[in-house]
Amino acid sequence: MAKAIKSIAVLTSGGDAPGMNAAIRAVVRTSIFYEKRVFGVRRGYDGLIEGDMEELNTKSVKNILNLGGTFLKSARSEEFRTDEGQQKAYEQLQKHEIDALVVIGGNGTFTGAHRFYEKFGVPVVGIPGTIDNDLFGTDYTLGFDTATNTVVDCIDKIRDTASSHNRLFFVEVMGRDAGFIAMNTAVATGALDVILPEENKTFDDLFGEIERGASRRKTSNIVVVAEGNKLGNSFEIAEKVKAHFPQLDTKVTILGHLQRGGAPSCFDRVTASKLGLAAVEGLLNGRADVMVGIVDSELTYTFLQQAVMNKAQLDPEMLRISKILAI
Ligand SMILES: Nc1ncnc2c1ncn2[C@@H]1O[C@H](COP(=O)(O)OP(=O)(O)OP(=O)(O)O)[C@@H](O)[C@H]1O
Ligand SMILES: O=P(O)(O)OC[C@H]1O[C@](O)(CO)[C@@H](O)[C@@H]1O
Ligand SMILES: [Mg+2]
Repeated sequence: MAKAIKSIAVLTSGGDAPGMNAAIRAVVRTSIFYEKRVFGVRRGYDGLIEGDMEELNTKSVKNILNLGGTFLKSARSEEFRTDEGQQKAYEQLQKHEIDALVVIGGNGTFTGAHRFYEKFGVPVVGIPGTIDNDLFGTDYTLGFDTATNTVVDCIDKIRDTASSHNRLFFVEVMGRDAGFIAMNTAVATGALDVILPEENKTFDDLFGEIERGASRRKTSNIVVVAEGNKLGNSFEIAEKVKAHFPQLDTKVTILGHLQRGGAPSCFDRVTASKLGLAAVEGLLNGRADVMVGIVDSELTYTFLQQAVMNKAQLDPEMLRISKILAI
């Protein structure tokens, strides 16, 4: 029989995402509700390796539900990728008498957590927290809703200038090698076109879309460019378009890290609260090596390895919608 869990540690890792604080709060308060001790680890896996952690109580997480970023801070830890780093992290858990771990992060965080579980058998549950939405086993990752709302707000503003000056804007959005942010925001802003990592779009395809827009006398045009696409970055793409259509007034905006900041949306706060609670209840019910997620409104547990290895798929219907509605 698995060892009874008396003490749980929680950390945030990888890029910060709005909703991480709400998830930490839920983990802390649920742990305390079930009379468990709960520790907050600062700076992700780096903090775990160094033992940079402290016990939290219900008051430690007051007034953070509404805040962006992560009050535990985050890190991209090179040391945790090594066997020595993982060994040190395990020793810190033993030293602090911690029986289980909740990690809030993305695919990299879960890859590391799965390796850690396989080596040391410490029960670990992952909460999907990344603006990229690139995890299999959940319809939404924490931060995606807020980030896409931020992008929509920015593109709406850019469109004012695009319309006033008859300009063609290339707006580059994040997502690493996944096109979820680009796809959703392209539909939500009525973009002329979207360039996704998941597609093999050619420059001829793009030129065709721009020509079609011109033939319909569109006065403002937005092309959403996902950072991981295969045609190049937004400056390279804009340069090729300008060479092909010298008469066009082209501009580039890279939205960058502003997409990761800001207060979490209501949706992200609610999802974080559900997932944080489910992560702790999952651990206490013997779940380990899994990510908690929501699929078709149902709470699910997916093995960490599956969440990472199986690629989250873009909905082809979204692409069809964006093409038809952009005419
Ligand atoms: N193969 C691995 N073995 C051990 N640890 C890993 C491995 N891959 C990633 N990690 C750990 O997980 C951390 C976070 O991963 P990464 O930087 O890819 O972010 P993420 O969790 O995918 O989140 P996001 O994509 O939103 O930034 C890494 O910095 C590293 O410490
Ligand atoms: O903040 P950093 O380390 O520059 O990382 C940027 C990357 O992190 C993310 O914001 C989240 O994974 C990606 O969309 C982006 O590619
Ligand atoms: Mg990632």
